[in-house]
Amino acid sequence: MESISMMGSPKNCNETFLPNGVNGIKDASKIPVGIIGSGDFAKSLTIRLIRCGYHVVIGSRNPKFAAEFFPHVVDVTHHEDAVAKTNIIFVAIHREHYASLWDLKHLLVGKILVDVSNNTRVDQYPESNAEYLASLFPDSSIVKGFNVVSAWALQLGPKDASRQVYICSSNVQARQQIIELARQLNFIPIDLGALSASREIENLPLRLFTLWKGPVVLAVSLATFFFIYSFIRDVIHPYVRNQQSDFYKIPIEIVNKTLPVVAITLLSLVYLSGLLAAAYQLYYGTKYRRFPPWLESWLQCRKQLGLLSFFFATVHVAYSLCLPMRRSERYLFLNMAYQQVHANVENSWNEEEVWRIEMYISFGIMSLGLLSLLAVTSIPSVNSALNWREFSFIQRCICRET
Ligand SMILES: NC(=O)C1=CN([C@@H]2O[C@H](COP(=O)(O)OP(=O)(O)OC[C@H]3O[C@@H](n4cnc5c(N)ncnc54)[C@H](OP(=O)(O)O)[C@@H]3O)[C@@H](O)[C@H]2O)C=CC1
Ligand SMILES: [Cu+2]
Repeated sequence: MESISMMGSPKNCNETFLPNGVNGIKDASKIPVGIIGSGDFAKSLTIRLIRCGYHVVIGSRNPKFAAEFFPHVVDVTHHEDAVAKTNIIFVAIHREHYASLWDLKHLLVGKILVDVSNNTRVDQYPESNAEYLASLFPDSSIVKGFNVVSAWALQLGPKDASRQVYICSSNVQARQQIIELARQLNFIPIDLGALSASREIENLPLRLFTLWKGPVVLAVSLATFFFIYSFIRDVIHPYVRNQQSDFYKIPIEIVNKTLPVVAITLLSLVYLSGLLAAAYQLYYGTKYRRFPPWLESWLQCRKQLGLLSFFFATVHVAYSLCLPMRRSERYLFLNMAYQQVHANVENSWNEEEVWRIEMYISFGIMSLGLLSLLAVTSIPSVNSALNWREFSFIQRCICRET
C-alpha cells in the first residue's frame, strides 16, 4: 500500500473541490489519470476524478469535438498523447472496440489498464472482457473494476448509496493502486483477487435482481390465491346462495382482505427459514454442515421477503384508512341507522365489539410501526450505522414481539 500513498488525496472529496487545491490536495492533483473514450462513462468518471483532485487526460479519436463535453481543466487529446502522459488508464470504450487500441501497444507497456466494461448478457463471450483485454496487451497490467457503478451514480457524488466497487487483477501492485484510487474517489473497494474473478464481476450488474425474483413471484402467487379465495367466499358464495350482489366489494374490500394475509404469510416465511435452519443444525448436531440448496436460497432472500411483507402491510393500512370514505359505507351506515330506528333500538353500543375493534386497530398500527423499523434498518446506509449487535437485536427481539 505504501507505493500508492503518493496518491494521498484527502479523505473527503468535498474538500478537494475548492479551486486550485487550496487545502493540501496538491499531491493528488498532480497525478494524471487517463481515460480512453469520451462517452457517458468517461464524462462521469472525469467529474468524480477532478472533484477528488486528480488531473484527467482524455484520449479520444476526435479530441476537438470531444473537448466540448468536458470541463476546461481536463486535457482532451489523442489516444497516443493521453497514453504517454499517464500511467493509470481507464478503458471507457466497449469491448468491440478494444482491438482498435492495438496500435498503442508499445505505449501501453507497463501501464495499468482499468477495464470498466459491461456486457448485455450473462457469460456473453467465452472469456471476460478484462481477460480479452489482457490477451491483447500482455505487457500491461489489467485491472477489472468500477463496472457496477452507473455513469449516473458516478455523477451523483460520494453520498450515493451504491458505493461498492469490485476490483480484481492478477498484478497485486496494480490491484492495490486501483483499490486505493477507488477509496480516494469515495467508493468502497472490494478486492476479489486475480483477474479470473473478472467474469463474475462482469456478470454482477446483470444479476442484480436475482434475489428478488423468487420473493416477488411468491408474493404475486399468494396475492392471486388469496384474492380468488376471498372473491369466491365473499362475493360468489352470497350471490349463489341468496342472489345477493356484492360485486362492489371487489376493488377495495376483497383487495384489502388479501393484502394483510399476504403480508403476514411473507413475514412468517422470513422467520420460518431461520427456524428450519436452526432445526437442521440441531438435528445434525453441528453448524458446519451446508444447508440444502433450497434452504440456502430461502435464507438468502429473507430481506426481500421482509421488505415485500412491509410493502403489503403499508398498502393494507392505506386501504383500511380509506374504508370509511367510501359511498357504499355511507349507504350501509344510513340503512343500518334506519333499521335501528325502525326496530326502535335506542342504543346499539356493543361493548365487546367496541373493544375488539379498538384492539385490532391498535395492534395493527403497532405491527406496522415495528415492521417499518425492520424495513428501515435493512436500508444499507442505516444498516451500516448500526453495529452487529444492535442490528440483530432489532431483527430478532423486536420481531418476536410482533
Ligand atoms: N454508461 C454507463 O453507465 C456504464 C458504462 N460502462 C462501460 O463503460 C464503457 C463505455 O461506456 P459508455 O461511456 O456508456 O459508452 P459510450 O457509447 O457513451 O462511449 C463509448 C466511447 O467509445 C469511443 N469509441 C466508440 N467507437 C469507437 C471505436 N470504433 N474505436 C475506439 N473508440 C471508440 C468513443 O469515444 P471517442 O469518440 O472519443 O473516441 C465513445 O465516446 C463500456 O464498456 C460500458 O460497458 C460501465 C458501467 C456503467
Ligand atoms: Cu389489518
